[in-house]
This record gives sequence, structure tokens and C-alpha cells, in this order.
Amino acid sequence: MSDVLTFSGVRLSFAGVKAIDGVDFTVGADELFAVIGPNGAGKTSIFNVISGVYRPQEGRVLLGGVDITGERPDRVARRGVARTFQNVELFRQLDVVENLMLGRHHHMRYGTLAAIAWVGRARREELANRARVEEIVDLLELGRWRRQPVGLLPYGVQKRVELGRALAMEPKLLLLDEPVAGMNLEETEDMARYILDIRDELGISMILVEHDMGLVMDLADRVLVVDFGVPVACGTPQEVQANPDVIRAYLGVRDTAADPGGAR
Ligand SMILES: Nc1ncnc2c1ncn2[C@@H]1O[C@H](COP(=O)(O)OP(=O)(O)OP(=O)(O)O)[C@@H](O)[C@H]1O
Repeated sequence: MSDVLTFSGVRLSFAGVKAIDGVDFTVGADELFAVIGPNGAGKTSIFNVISGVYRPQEGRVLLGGVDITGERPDRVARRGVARTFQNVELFRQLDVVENLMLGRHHHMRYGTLAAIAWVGRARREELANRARVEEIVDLLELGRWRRQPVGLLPYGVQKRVELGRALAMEPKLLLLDEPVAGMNLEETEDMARYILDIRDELGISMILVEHDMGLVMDLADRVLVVDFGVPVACGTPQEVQANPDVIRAYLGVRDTAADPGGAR
């Protein structure tokens, strides 16, 4: 089966700072691929290159074999790349269902005029979109909050709504940027279960950037370790955990920063 994403020979620098310095990896169908590394290693930059926020100076990004390097973020999203952010980005006054409906935006082919002129078709599309949203509400167990403004919901639930909005886009590839940051243990365990459900039930490929090592090692099929924009290792969780270069990259950060919490 062909790869969903090919990230090949990518280099990205900002005024001499090498954020990504020759990174290659592929993500297969249904694969949960994780990217880890110390602070400033280049993880978010990799997401920004995939989603079109940054254009790399070198290298290629292929989605399902199609070259999307340097395409604008809205076009990349329309091609099937959805993303959640480190900080929750939702419409706080809108309720859960309304926020999820916004994720259906790319699937709505009718505008206001069409809605008036072709009532039948517009209505059918609207019903189909609502049905899809309700499936996501069920999958992520959001039913009890479905009509509440998201700004009033607990943080862990807001993160789940953001995940739901990304899923509503029916992506080919889902980028998860620190999905359990700031969550308590129970919320983290819930999120881990939803991520596995998304892979196993919906068959969506995912890239996970996360500093919770327990979560990464439990969930990921493969892990890429980066440090200073350079790939250090790539393999199964067992392989990377046993790799001396990986241990050194993490311990090195602890030594220089003198801050165990700073090591990711
Ligand atoms: N827009 C930018 N302008 C200048 N430098 C940038 C920019 N974006 C990233 N960088 C630099 O590129 C390097 C990689 O940053 P990036 O945010 O990708 O790391 P990260 O691994 O996601 O870090 P963290 O774990 O702290 O989120 C850092 O040195 C950062 O300062």
C-alpha cells in the first residue's frame, strides 16, 4: 500500500537557525507515527512544513504521492491534512456541534444562494454533514456537552472538541500537536483511547508530537527522534528507547539545561 505522507530531504532555516536539517520519513496507511525531541528540536517546524505554514528551502512533501510542497495552508487542508494545536483553537461562544460543523466547511458545496435555489440538494448535504458530526460526537463521547458553549467546558473536553473538529474534515492525515499537554491522568488516558480508536476504527494516519513519553511509547507504531533539526533515530518504540544516540540526546539536554522538566 502506498504511503500517505513522504517527507523527504527537508531543510528549513530562519536567519541561520537550522530548524529542520535534512529530515526524511514516511507515514504509512493507518500508521500512528510520533515525532519526539528536546525543546526547539524542530518538531513544530515539521508540522508547519507539512501543513504549508512554512515553505522549506529544500526537500519535498508528498501527500498520497502528490507533491504539496509550499502549497498554501487552506489548500493543504482541502487536500486532507487536518491539525490540532498545542493551545486549543476553537470558537468559544459556539457550542460543540457548531464547532464540529465548522470542520465540515470543506465538504459544503452549496452557498447561500444555492441553499435558496436548490433547497432539496442543500438540505440533503446539510443533513449528511450533521449526521457525520453526530458520529464524531458519539466516537469522542461528547454527547452530554453537545449544546454547551465550548468556552465553558473543562480543558480536557475542549481538547477533545478540537480533535473532533479536525476529524470532521475527514482527513487523510491528522497532525496532533501535544494532544495531552496540560491534561490530568484521567483525561490523558481518555485521549489515548480516542487516538487509538481513530486509527483502528477510522483508519486515519496520524503524526503525533508529544512530550509525554509514556503515551508516545504506548501508542506509536514508529517514532522519529529529532535533535537540533537533525534526525537521531527512527524505529519502533522499543528500538528508539534502546538507541544510545537517543539516550544521549535527551540526557544532553538535561545536563546543559540543568532542568529535568526541560527534557522532552
Ligand atoms: N518563525 C520562526 N522564526 C525564527 N525561528 C524559528 C521560527 N520557528 C521556529 N524557529 C526556530 O527553529 C527551531 C525549531 O523550533 P520548533 O518550534 O520547530 O521546535 P520544537 O521541537 O517544536 O520545540 P518545542 O518542543 O519547544 O515546541 C528553534 O530554534 C526555533 O527557535
